[in-house]
Amino acid sequence: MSTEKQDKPLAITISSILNAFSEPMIALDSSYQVLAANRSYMTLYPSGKVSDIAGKKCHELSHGYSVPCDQMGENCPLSAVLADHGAHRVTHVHQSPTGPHVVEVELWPGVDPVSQEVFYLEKIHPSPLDSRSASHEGLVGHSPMFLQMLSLIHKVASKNTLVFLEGETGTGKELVAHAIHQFSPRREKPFVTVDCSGLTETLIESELFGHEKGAFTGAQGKKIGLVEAARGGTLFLDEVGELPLSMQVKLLRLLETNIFRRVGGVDPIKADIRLISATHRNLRRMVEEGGFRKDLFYRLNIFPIRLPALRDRKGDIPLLIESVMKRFSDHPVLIDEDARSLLLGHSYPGNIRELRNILERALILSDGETITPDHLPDLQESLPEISSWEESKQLLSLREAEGRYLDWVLSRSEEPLSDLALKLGVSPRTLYRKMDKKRKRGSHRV
Ligand SMILES: Nc1ncnc2c1ncn2[C@@H]1O[C@H](COP(=O)(O)OP(=O)(O)OP(=O)(O)O)[C@@H](O)[C@H]1O
Repeated sequence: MSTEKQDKPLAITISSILNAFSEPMIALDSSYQVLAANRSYMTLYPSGKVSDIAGKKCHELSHGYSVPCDQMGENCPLSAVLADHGAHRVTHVHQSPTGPHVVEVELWPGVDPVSQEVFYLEKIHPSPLDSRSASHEGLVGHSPMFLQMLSLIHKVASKNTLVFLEGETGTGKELVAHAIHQFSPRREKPFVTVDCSGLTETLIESELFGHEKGAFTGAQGKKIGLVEAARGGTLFLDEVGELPLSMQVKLLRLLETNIFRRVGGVDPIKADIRLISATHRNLRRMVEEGGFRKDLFYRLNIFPIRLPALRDRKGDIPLLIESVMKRFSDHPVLIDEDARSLLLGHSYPGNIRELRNILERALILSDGETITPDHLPDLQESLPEISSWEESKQLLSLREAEGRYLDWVLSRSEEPLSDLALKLGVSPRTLYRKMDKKRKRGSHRV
């Protein structure tokens, strides 16, 4: 099946190549135009008609964008391939007729052996991180920052590498740790969480490593620790920054030797775990101040993933609202305009957990009817951020103020960016550039 005109033998060759693959595939030229699509790709379109995609650009089809994805702050695999002629793979959210889907897009160049014309092949892989996939609890989001995080999760999940999650409270660290486990070869084995905060030194050692009978007063029998309970699976150390220094040494020894002993025991036991650790604290600063061992920090910090705060991905709030409401209500509940703008304008210091709690409470207060500002008592007092700046005595740098204003505008507007740019008195190009700069300033490490 192809979109090409009869006078394009290249497209006929491409179509037969594409149909040899079972995954959805398209071929593109260097101006993003779709040259051909295979049968599997056409099944994504209910009509299955080539006329639905003929002559369209890939970004129009996959995102409804009128410009390439990198001008909208996302990764564009074609731009990357055009730059270095290599193969590239990125995580995208595609807008298909059945709704948004997280997918992995792989793109590489090809050459027609007869005409020597260059074309580009795009293969779409379903992502196990797609919140619609049956086995998945749902990491919801489609903002560029969130997608960057998903792509890191994707890259590391299948490896045995230690992962270090950093993010404010309520940003989803436990959910991410669970997703990494679920998409790892250890998925059939246990996922065990240890909350390191609030446990005394003795308690945490016996929690982790277990103890032998009589190891300490009250140890009436032998107890298996969580490292043993997680055998073959994943151990998630939440709030690792709270580990007492003496326990940090023992954890380091475990990671270096893969061996531990139960409290009061002499026999060495071999551990078989993948460790994911998380903290909301600044561990680098704790290392500088002597509260956390430097050697352990470097051992844990092999593959860091920073979870964005909700205020840095405000574009995801509508999607999160929709997902939380579905989780807590068995029927669709409306949110009136004023309530919606309160929800969109709040800065959520407690991140997604706070949003979830606010909505859960609102659903109860509204008796399952339309949610109005009366059902959002916590938000009524918080003025929209934009006006609070005027009253605040604190000075912001112009760059910071512009960045925040841009966030504020983008979180409130559903308009196409080209229209928005017009209202902001800049060209669409300038607006895309500013969004891109902002994204790069806030981008993740690794
Ligand atoms: N991307 C997401 N999509 C949907 N729900 C999410 C997402 N991230 C987090 N949540 C929800 O937000 C709540 C808090 O998530 P979680 O407990 O994983 O955060 P956390 O960062 O581990 O918090 P803490 O640091 O306080 O332990 C949970 O109810 C979780 O289901």
